Amino acid sequence: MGLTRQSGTKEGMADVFNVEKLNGNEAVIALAGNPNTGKSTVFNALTGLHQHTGNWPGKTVTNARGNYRHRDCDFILIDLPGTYSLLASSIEEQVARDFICFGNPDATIVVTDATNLERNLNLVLQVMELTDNVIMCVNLMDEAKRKNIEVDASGLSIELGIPVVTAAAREGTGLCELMDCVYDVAAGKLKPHPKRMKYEEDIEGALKNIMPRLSEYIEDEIKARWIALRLLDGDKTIIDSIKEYMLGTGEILL
Ligand SMILES: Nc1nc2c(ncn2[C@@H]2O[C@H](COP(=O)(O)OP(=O)(O)OP(=O)(O)O)[C@@H](O)[C@H]2O)c(=O)[nH]1
Ligand SMILES: [Mg+2]
Repeated sequence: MGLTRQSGTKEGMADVFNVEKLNGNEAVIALAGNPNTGKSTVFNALTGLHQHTGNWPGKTVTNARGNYRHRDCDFILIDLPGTYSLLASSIEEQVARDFICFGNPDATIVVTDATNLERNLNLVLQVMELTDNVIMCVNLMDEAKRKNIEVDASGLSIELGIPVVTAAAREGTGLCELMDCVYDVAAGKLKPHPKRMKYEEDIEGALKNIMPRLSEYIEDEIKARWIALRLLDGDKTIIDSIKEYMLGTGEILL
């Protein structure tokens, strides 16, 4: 069942958190990434659904949800809108950010373009700042090969502290490895240890003041730190999201 809706309004987000589980045991996996990196192609290949794909950016305006089974486990896959960051300067960024932050997925795959890694890594680093369970999928490896671009996946994995899987989703390459990796992360058999930014002393000091005030609502220290950083940024949209998803004025169905 595709849940893509017309967006541009916040109502388009309603389905984002309606991830009703069929048997209660499914692992919820978010698919994030810059526009046009092949998220929907991965989504379609894994779920057998037909989320619209094409080669213009921004067409997955809200999200789509699908199911797949791998080994002995059921998964719910959420195809998030393409974004360059999680700083919520557009409704798409807010949808992606809110789902990763407040939707509590068991793992988040960041699909990246192997021919444009420098730009794509910006989002990877931001997702790594928000959650531990991140997997980087370096997609479009066929294009990279054509352009004589080599990707050192194990080097990247060591530098970032997260699993890195290479793929060419359109031709189906690397998807089994991706599903294996997602399985291992969701099952806790593979524990990513994302390397995180340490900020200047005054910012770290301010974070130490804000974080205890958030701990009443957020157990997860990583998320509390990330939300505190956004508050320091003066990001008003995070306050709306906190009200909506943490203080009971919104509902999260998981
Ligand atoms: N060559 C090549 N093309 C790919 C690959 N994966 C996806 N594509 C193509 O890239 C284009 C964009 O793919 P989508 O799956 O729509 O990308 P998306 O990330 O969902 O895009 P947005 O929803 O706009 O963010 C399509 O034309 C796909 O067929 C790949 O591994 N190799
Ligand atoms: Mg898409």
